[in-house]
This record gives sequence, structure tokens and C-alpha cells, in this order.
Amino acid sequence: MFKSTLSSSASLLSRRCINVGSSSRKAASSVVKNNTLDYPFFSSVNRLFHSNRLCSDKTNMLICFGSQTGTAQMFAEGLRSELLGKKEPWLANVKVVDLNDIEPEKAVEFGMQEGNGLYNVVLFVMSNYGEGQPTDNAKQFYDWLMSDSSTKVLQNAGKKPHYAIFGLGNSANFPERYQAVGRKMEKRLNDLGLSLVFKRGEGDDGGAEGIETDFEVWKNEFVQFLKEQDNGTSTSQTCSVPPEKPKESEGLPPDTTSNGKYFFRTLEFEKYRDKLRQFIREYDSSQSVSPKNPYSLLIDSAKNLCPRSSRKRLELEFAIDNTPINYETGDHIALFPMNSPDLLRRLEKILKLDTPMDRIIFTLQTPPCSIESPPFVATPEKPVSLHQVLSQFYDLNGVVTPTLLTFLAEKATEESEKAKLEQLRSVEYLSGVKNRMLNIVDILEMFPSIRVTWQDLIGVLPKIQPRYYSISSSRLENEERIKRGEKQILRVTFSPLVWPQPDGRTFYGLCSNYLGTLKSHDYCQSVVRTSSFRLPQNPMTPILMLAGGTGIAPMRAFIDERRVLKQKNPSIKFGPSVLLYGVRDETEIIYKDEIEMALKDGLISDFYVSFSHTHGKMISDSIWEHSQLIYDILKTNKGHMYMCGGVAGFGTKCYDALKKVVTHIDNAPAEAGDAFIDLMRKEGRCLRIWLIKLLKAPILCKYSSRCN
Ligand SMILES: Cc1cc2nc3c(=O)[nH]c(=O)nc-3n(C[C@H](O)[C@H](O)[C@H](O)COP(=O)(O)O)c2cc1C
Repeated sequence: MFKSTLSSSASLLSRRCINVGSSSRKAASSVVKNNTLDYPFFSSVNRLFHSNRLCSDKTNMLICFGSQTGTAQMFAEGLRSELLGKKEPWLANVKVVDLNDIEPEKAVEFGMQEGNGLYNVVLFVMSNYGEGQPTDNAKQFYDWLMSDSSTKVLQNAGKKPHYAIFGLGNSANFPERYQAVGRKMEKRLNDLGLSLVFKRGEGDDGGAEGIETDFEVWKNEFVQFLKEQDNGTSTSQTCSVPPEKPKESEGLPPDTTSNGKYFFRTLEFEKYRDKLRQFIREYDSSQSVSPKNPYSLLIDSAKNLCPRSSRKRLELEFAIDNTPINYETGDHIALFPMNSPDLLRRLEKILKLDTPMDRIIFTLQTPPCSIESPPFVATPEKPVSLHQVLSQFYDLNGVVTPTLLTFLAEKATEESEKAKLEQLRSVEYLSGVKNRMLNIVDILEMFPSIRVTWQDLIGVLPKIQPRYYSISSSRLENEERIKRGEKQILRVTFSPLVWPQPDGRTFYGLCSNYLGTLKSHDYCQSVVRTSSFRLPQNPMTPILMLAGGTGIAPMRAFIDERRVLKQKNPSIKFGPSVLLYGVRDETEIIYKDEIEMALKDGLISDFYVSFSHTHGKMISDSIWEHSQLIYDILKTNKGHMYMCGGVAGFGTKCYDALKKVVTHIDNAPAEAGDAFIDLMRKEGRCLRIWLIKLLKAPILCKYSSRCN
């Protein structure tokens, strides 16, 4: 390892800015140039900003995460807290970056810097998603890495760059594409003659040990490895790092503040109010629609599908004519929620602002040498209001993470509160925070001695992530709509999550409750995500559809698709098609008329409903009751199975029931049931969506409408 002492951190900074490579030099200078008028003080501030943050003779670790439902992010942030907390003498700094917030070149170039007192290492913590694909926030980076664009950058690495990879996957559910992302990244580097500095780690969400243990074991070995690389060249004194401390410095215009991460300038409300845009994530039509560039879809209609029930089952229809939004039947749509007005009001009260949030208009800028891009655009030409940022961009509703609690404990001014927050962050996290679903506003209310500014919060809050919903309409039906001169639509069906807590409070899922407030003519930001949830090519292939609650959504889309197929070709025949539908009671059945019509018209062959509350009958009982029919579809005739259900354990219960059916009819041992499910998965005949991750990822539980 290359560690030597540099005389001053200022000289380190200048080296560092020069060392980051040509593209980042270009980016840095353009930032300065573009903002010359607004930030004449910027370069001097930048020196101040960095001087306290890096130690010249130690390891700098950059942890980049690709995460869909928060686990990889949690691991990344946990490792950072652990390392900084231990004040390891060999460690200068650890920074965690969302792969969406960093230019791909900068992430890889960071690991290329060495010598001159620097040892930079980049750890990529990468979850798998879709079909062995990267998560949405890692897509841009991953595509770049795998493409020719990265070849030159990586080949010019000169010396061996320092990269490590920990992948997250699930070997039980996705055996054929387990850890595809991490493996492909390693292979790509190897093909270019580069190897990882440390063996690639694998965390298995479906494994016996548990993914947390897998990470724990690998991480400990990795940290030990880094420590051993030290060679005793660094001084034993503890680095005075921990970063992200607000910095007030002389020489700055009085209206400029810094939270140690970004610079803020508040602008005059009257002068800039007309420049505010509707959404923080403003759609840029020159770029394709992506989670970074979502499109604002107009809501055509909003309705409650079961008014007789005490629980809502809602349907939104979006108008997609003349929009870049298109989909195939079975796809998902990612929708961006906003925090509830109630949460914002509570936070506004806690922050004790002189001016209401919607009148605080500001710009945000990262220092030129920062490798991280600003989280959102907020320039004098396109400023934002604090209300917009806190309602649209940062997640106030999710359970606070241990990292956030550490930050809040530092900000507590009373020792007793500080100590309690420390406990909540560590030994009492599960019982005192996670299981109670406490969010940042709850914690700020519970601990009034915490002193934070809105700028502080912008530096530490997690971003709102989009939530995925199955599209419950059919693409083919839109073709017919065009012929009839009607609007093309995209439909989602969901149920707002209202979850009473044992302590008398109620947890409201962020996205489903936000969607529940939308009405016709409102807009919602969205991106379509392709899925593999497709009807078989051959209509005669038998199918079994298992739907729990609003899990009927994609089955409804399939039925609509078949209706159009039948209209186009009246002689078309469909193979046996069974729909098993589980709801609490009769009032919660949705799309009943359409389903019964489908049965009558031969679009499906069998339809059975099980009522869990009034009849104590689960969908697994229904599977058992219709054993022979299901056996014939799946085992004898190699049909396809589609599962979509919300409640925890839905999938496992269905699988167990199917295994029981097969082993019973075949009079075979239990292993034969597992082998049967494995075979269906391998043959691509087992299609499942809506995985519940409710209690696993504390902040970002967003795959299911049920949990959000
Ligand atoms: C829809 C979906 C698709 C997935 N696809 C894969 C896959 O192809 N390969 C794999 O190894 N794991 C796959 N997984 C498992 C996740 O990578 C794993 O659960 C991981 O812990 C999620 O991390 P995150 O919370 O950071 O997103 C998938 C999970 C979901 C929900």
C-alpha cells in the first residue's frame, strides 16, 4: 500500500483535485465556470471544506451502493458508521455514495489514485434485481462499466486500481441468475486485465446463514485485509476525520451556509418564486425516461373499487397518449410518492423556521472537487423551495436508520437524550425503533433537545425511492382503444397501507397513502419497468394464477389481454386457466364482474375465491382443495404459474401447498416437492411478483404497495 505523509492537507487537496482524472477536472472547472457569478468565493471555500476531511497518509474508502429495497444501502452505511466509530488509525475517511449520484468515471477513477500519500479503495455493494440486472440506481453505472465507454478509462488506469465488490442476491429464488451483477462486474474487470483487491463477497438473501451474517463475515475479513495493507506506514494517531460537520467560514457572503456536504444560498422569495418548477425531478425530454428522469403522468380517473369494505382498494388510470410512457402487459410502473402534509407540518413546527417552508427558496451546490453530483438541480435559474424538497425528495416517513440516529445523538444538547439516542441506535434499535416504525419526525418530537437545521437534514436524510406497482391494464387493449378513438391508459390497483402499531400509533405506508390522495387531473411521476411476468406465447399452455388481495392486478391485465385476443381472433382457444383468489371477505373482492365475464367467455376456465376472515380459508387451502386440477396444469402439462400477493408469507405458503400436492399425488418424499418447484423455476414457468420486505429493510421498503 502507498502511504506516506504529506506536509499539509491543503497540498493533498490540490493533488487530489489534479489526480482525479481529466473528465473530473473538466467537470470541476465547468462547475466553477458556470457559477462564477454566484460563487466567486467557491475555490477558497472548497479548500476549507476539504482541509478537515482527508488525512493525507491513510486509506480513503468510497462505498458505492446499488440498492433497490435498501439492504445494500444499509450495509454500506453500517460499514461507514462502524469504521468511523472505531477511529481506526489507518483510515482517513469513508464516504458512502448512491451510484445514481456519481458519474461512473469518477467512481472508478477514485480507486485509481495511489502514491503521493493516497490509498483510495472503492467498494461496490451491489444488489441484483429484475433478471440478474442491477438495481435502478446502479443501472447507469453498470451499463457504462459493461460498455466500451469504460474500456479506455479502465485501461488507462496505469497502476492497478483498488476495487472490491460485495454482491447481494437470492440463491433460492433466482438460482439461475444468482449474483449475476457482481460476477459480471468482476469478469469485466478481469477481461481488461484488472483484478479485485480482495475476493468478491456474496450475500445470500435466500441462504441458510442470512444475508446479514454473510456481509458481517466478509466485511470483517475485508477490513482486516485493509488493516494489514497498512504496513505500519501510517502514524498511530487517530485521524481527526469524521466529516459532514457544518462549516461556517469567514469570507462567505452572509446568505451562504454549508452543512459540510453542500453549499446553500437562500434567495429572495418574491424575485424567484416564478422560477420554481412543479417537480424537483423535472422531466428532461432530451433524455430517456428513467428513475432519475421520471415522467409526470396525468391521472385520468381515480376510484375506490370496493366501497362496501372498511379497507380501500383503489384504482388509478393514467392517460398515456402523447407521452413517452409505454408498456407491455405484465410490466411494473415505478411511482414517486410525496410525504404527507401532516408530516411536513410537524417537521415545520420542530424546525422553528422564521419563514414558512414554501417561502424558503434556495440553491444547492457541491464543492467542485466533490466526486458526488448534487442530489437535485437547484440553481438561480431553477431554484427550489424547502417545502418542495422536503415533500418530494427526502423520505420523512421511513424508519430512521442507525446512521441517522448517530447523527441525531450528536445533535442532542441534553446528555440524557444523547444517551437514550445512543441506546436506540445500538442495543434497542430493533425493539425501540424498527419494530415501532419510528420516522425522523417522531424522533425529533421525542427528543426536543436535538438541534438541527433544515440544511443539516438535507445532508443526512435518505431520498424518497419510487415504489413499484403491477400494471393492471393491457397493452393490447390500448391498441383497440386507439381504433375506437379513445384515450390510451395505464392502470394501477393498490391498497393504502394502514398498519396499527401495538403502542397505539398507526404506520401509514408512504406511497400507497400518497396515491390514495390523488384525484383526476393530478400528476404523478413515473417510470415503467419491464418485467418477465408475461402470458405464455402459446395460448393453449395451461396457466395457474394465484392472487392475494390487490395481487389480482396483473391477472386483471392478463384477462383484458385475452379479451382483445379473442375479439381479434374469435376462434382462438385457451388452455386450462385457473384463477385462485384470496381475500379477507366478500366485500373485498375486486374486478368480480370482469372475472365472471372472463369465465363465461372462456378466457379463463376456473375461478375460486377463498375468504380468510369470514371462512378461515387461505389460498393454500384452495390449492389443496383443487389438488388434481393444479397437478395436471403444472406437473402433467408443464403449465405456467403466476403469483402475486401482498401479505407476508403468501409465496411461501403457496409453494408449500404446491409441494404438498405434488408429493401427495406422486406419493413421493418431501424433497420431490422442492425439486418440482426448482424445476419450474429453472424452466421459467414460475413467475412471481410483489415480494414483501416489510421488516427487513428499515428505511426503504418499497417493492410492495402493501408495505408502503
Ligand atoms: C424483483 C427482484 C428480483 C431479484 N432478482 C435477483 C437476481 O436476478 N439475482 C439475485 O441473485 N438476486 C435477485 N434478487 C434478490 C435481491 O438482490 C436481494 O434480495 C437483495 O438483498 C436486495 O437488496 P436491496 O434491498 O439492496 O435491493 C431479486 C429480488 C427482487 C425483489
